Amino acid sequence: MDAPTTTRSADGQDSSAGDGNEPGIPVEASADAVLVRRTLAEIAPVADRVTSYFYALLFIRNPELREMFPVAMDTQRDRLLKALLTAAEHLDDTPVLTAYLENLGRGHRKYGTHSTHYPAVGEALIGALARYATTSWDAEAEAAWVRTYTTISQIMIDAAAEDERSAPAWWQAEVVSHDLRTPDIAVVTLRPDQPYPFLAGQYTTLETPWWPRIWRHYSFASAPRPDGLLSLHVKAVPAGWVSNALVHRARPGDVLRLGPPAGSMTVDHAADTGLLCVGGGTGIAPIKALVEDVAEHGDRRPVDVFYGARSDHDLYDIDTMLRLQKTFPWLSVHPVTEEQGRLPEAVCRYGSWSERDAYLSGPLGMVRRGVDALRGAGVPVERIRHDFLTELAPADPDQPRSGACMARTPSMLPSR
Ligand SMILES: NC(=O)C1=CN([C@@H]2O[C@H](COP(=O)(O)OP(=O)(O)OC[C@H]3O[C@@H](n4cnc5c(N)ncnc54)[C@H](O)[C@@H]3O)[C@@H](O)[C@H]2O)C=CC1
Repeated sequence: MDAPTTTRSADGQDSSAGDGNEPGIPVEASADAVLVRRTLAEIAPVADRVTSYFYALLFIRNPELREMFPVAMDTQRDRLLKALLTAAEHLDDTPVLTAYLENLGRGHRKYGTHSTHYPAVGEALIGALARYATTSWDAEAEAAWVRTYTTISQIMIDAAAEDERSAPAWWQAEVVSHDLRTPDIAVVTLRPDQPYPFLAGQYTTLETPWWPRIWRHYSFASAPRPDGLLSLHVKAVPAGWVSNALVHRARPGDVLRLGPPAGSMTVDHAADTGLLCVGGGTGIAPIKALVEDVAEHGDRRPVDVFYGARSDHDLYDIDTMLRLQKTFPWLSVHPVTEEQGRLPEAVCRYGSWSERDAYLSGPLGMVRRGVDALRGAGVPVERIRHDFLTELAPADPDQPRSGACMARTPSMLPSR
């Protein structure tokens, strides 16, 4: 792969790529990036067919790989391919791409992925692209894709090998308590079988015994605790296999599997900037973890939490948040129901937040509108944190989209 030259990141912000380019100065895309994007543009309208063909090639040529994927491929069959295409698209964004791929490589250990599997995937990828990018595919395009895939896979393989030295591929975690807060929201507390190192604001991937090889993302609802327990807030959504199992079926004693922690929505304790935290629905979970984290560090930074829900009844964790407010004089909690308007607008109506670090967590539409509203209100983009929500994220029935819920890919490109 040619040395990347573009410094524009996924959210349109310029960032230093560490290659001597000054942030803010637009530079030309590398030759490989141009060829790769040309292919991507051509296959975009037939993405579904490319996906089916990719997996058909992969499994026909390598039947032994089939058992690493879920039995029903309908919901996440395109997860792997989409992750690869996302990476290829951000080819010129070196630091962002590297962080994304390292995370992806570490995260793939729990699937049993081995370095020897990568060439098979690469061949299926090239085969599918060649079949559907008929206009733009030629020897030059193929060479660009081979270089790109080689770079992508090498970063993933190296990160997995490095991770193997210090962390298990997955953790087993026993359900120790299950608290049904509303008919469809449960707070699930887990005891991992060995220490699980993570930071407040991060999330994990989780597999239940009822849906093998189907993994879903959930944020931790508490900062790391001395007893090592982890807690998650889960909302059962229509057709969400994993979320329904966790809310309606899981009981103390059940054992789940967890992947490694991921996510960049963490607090920089070297700074003393105040925090503005916006949590919509179960998006309050990592916000609560961040508040606990600030408290544990003994910081006296002002923290404002806006907790949004459709109605009073949906503010299922408001008692906890108000208890925290009572304990910590630097914390202000503002519940916002839809009667009072939508969360992003309510936050901006309240005051100017340009001096704060902002954290957003919740449904896709809320996070998007929240970022826009805060930027419009003068909060510098580098102070806004959330887990990147990608258009390329696969449809995930446990986290429906269409503005109601967010779909995330593991530790996608952060907003700073
Ligand atoms: N780290 C993260 O970003 C986390 C994200 N989540 C996601 O949060 C979602 C929570 O879903 P629910 O509890 O059903 O929330 P919900 O749909 O009940 O909405 C919660 C709040 O967000 C606002 N909202 C929803 N859509 C909006 C839009 N398009 N524009 C502006 N405001 C909007 C609502 O007005 C309400 O105040 C899930 O999809 C879950 O995956 C959950 C935990 C962590």
